[in-house]
Amino acid sequence: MEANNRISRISAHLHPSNPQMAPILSAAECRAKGGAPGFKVAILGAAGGIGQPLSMLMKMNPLVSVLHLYDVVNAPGVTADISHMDTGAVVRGFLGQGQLESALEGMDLVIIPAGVPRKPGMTRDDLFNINAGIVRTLCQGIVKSCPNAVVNLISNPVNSTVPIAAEVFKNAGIYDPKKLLGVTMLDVVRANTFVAEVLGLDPREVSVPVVGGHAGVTILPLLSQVKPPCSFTPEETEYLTKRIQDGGTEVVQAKAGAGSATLSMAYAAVKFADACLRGLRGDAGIVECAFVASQVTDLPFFATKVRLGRGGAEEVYQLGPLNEYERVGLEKAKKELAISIQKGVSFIKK
Ligand SMILES: NC(=O)C1=CN([C@@H]2O[C@H](COP(=O)(O)OP(=O)(O)OC[C@H]3O[C@@H](n4cnc5c(N)ncnc54)[C@H](O)[C@@H]3O)[C@@H](O)[C@H]2O)C=CC1
Ligand SMILES: O=C([O-])CC(=O)C(=O)O
Repeated sequence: MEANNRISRISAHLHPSNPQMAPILSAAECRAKGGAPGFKVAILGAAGGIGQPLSMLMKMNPLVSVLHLYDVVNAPGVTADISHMDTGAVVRGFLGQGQLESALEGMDLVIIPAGVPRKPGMTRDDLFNINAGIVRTLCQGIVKSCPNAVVNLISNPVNSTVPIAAEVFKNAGIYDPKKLLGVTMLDVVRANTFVAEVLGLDPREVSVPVVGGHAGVTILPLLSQVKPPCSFTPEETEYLTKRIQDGGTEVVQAKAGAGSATLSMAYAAVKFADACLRGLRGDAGIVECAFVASQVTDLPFFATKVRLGRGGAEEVYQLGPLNEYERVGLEKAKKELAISIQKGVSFIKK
């Protein structure tokens, strides 16, 4: 009888910040002690093609104690679904802009896969007009609710959305360049896979630095720095460089209008977010590639290896020795990157 009463009390309870959401226990009625150690993570765009598998994988991450899922559509369904997984993180859903600030309150890490994806024939830059405004709005929410959070920005065009986020944070006086990271991990994941295929190795044994940015020729794999050390013929170098640069387009074309990479991106995003969380925890020697504020070239943002720590990207590594093929690629990458970065900055400054 008492158990039945408890169940009906629980069922009558809706999420405090969203009466449409699935019922949850209020703190008073819940027997759990709460406050489990771990990090608070928000995913903005959680109901999307990337957002859903990303939310599922983050729910499986033992470093996460609280997982906030925010979207402008379908957040209640995704939240109800994922909240039934018997892993540690407490999941809460937030629907629509009115709940953005609650979704972000007190977060340690914010992952942003919100925005429209490409269709065949489009470049990532063709997404700018829609996604620039979305990223600006979401970053304004971060300013209000979690100005110290580490931000993992996935929304394309990353080469412009990261500068947009930086300008929003600068205008609000909260910009910490170490805490804003454009996610280029999928380029590294693809590079590891394609290089392993050519070499006949297990991709888990291969590590390829990919620098520059996240679009076409701005994606510059450094095949001369592959680990384990190896060499490539000019034909292999040409094939691998192009395949890595066009990896996103390969998926867009194969999906034939149904979007771009979502599953491999969710995998890459979780790999990167996990590295950020281990850095925040104080683990030593966490190094990944990301698109960050940088003095490695004459551009204000550039993707290179960074060391992740308690403060975010605590150290930005130099490019290391490049061969002639890579030096030519670097010049091409910088030319295009400069335009994309400026476009992002101007969007906020205009
Ligand atoms: N950095 C990278 O390596 C990659 C980036 N991307 C980019 O990620 C973005 C998302 O891709 P998909 O998940 O496939 O797209 P999708 O369309 O499946 O999902 C996007 C989600 O964002 C939500 N959304 C739209 N406006 C929003 C707002 N104002 N606030 C919160 N959520 C909002 C939508 O409701 C939707 O659920 C695209 O811009 C895509 O180009 C995709 C793959 C790789
Ligand atoms: O190609 C796209 O539009 C999505 C993306 O960034 C990728 O898959 O690398």
